[in-house]
Amino acid sequence: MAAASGLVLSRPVTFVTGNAKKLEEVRTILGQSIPFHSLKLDRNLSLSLSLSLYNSLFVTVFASISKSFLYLITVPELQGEPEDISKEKARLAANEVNGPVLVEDTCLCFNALKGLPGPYIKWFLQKIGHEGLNNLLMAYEDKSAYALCVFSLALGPNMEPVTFLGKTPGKIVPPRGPNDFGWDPIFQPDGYEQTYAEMPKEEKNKISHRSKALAQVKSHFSEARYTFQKDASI
Ligand SMILES: O=P(O)(O)OP(=O)(O)OP(=O)(O)OC[C@H]1O[C@@H](n2cnc3c(O)ncnc32)[C@H](O)[C@@H]1O
Ligand SMILES: [Mg+2]
Repeated sequence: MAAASGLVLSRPVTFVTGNAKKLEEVRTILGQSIPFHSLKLDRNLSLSLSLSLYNSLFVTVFASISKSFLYLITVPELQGEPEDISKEKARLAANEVNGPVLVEDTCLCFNALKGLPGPYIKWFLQKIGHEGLNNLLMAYEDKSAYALCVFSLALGPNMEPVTFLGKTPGKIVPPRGPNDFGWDPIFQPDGYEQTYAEMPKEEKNKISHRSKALAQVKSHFSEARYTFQKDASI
């Protein structure tokens, strides 16, 4: 459905993630540029339960504003190339939500290992931690790596997702700084003496893989000028 002001979407865009830290950064980086709301849910809840919960909670907490929305819910961990994983995540999420969705998948890629762990960083981090990740590179002189963020926007079920990539080069170092977000303590971006974890959040958000990808998401939204029908259930 095209309109003078841009494509009309049947309901607000939902950002689907189970990661509270990601959500926090996305909210900070987007600011008011893409109006959204967020809701934290226990990631162990099933998706359908989460969705029904958010509908009722949403009415209480966020009833006054309507446009795009960010929710904290989960989709399965997929395997493959980063862009394909992100797209498939968007397809699954769009089917579940039955409306427009934005998802994001983050990779940490070691050049000496030809891009691995890449999209599997979550499992590597859980199983072997920061020390184990450093040890993976012990046999190599090349400690360079890059953080990669792939957002995918699907405008609805059965719609081909569009992707937006952001990449920040750096190197893998022994952990330094607060341990409150993933592999931040072991990633030192090029041109900085601090790891992501040691940097003030505003500094990380200026140069991060996530902010670079979101800059593209923002320009896509401003070029496309989507408008959203008000969701009658909200
Ligand atoms: O529900 P989703 O959005 O998939 O959230 P997730 O936590 O499963 O996230 P990913 O599948 O993208 O896995 C990426 C892993 O990298 C971590 N991570 C993501 N962004 C990061 C960042 O900016 N700094 C440090 N660690 C990050 C994250 O905690 C995961 O362990
Ligand atoms: Mg995930």
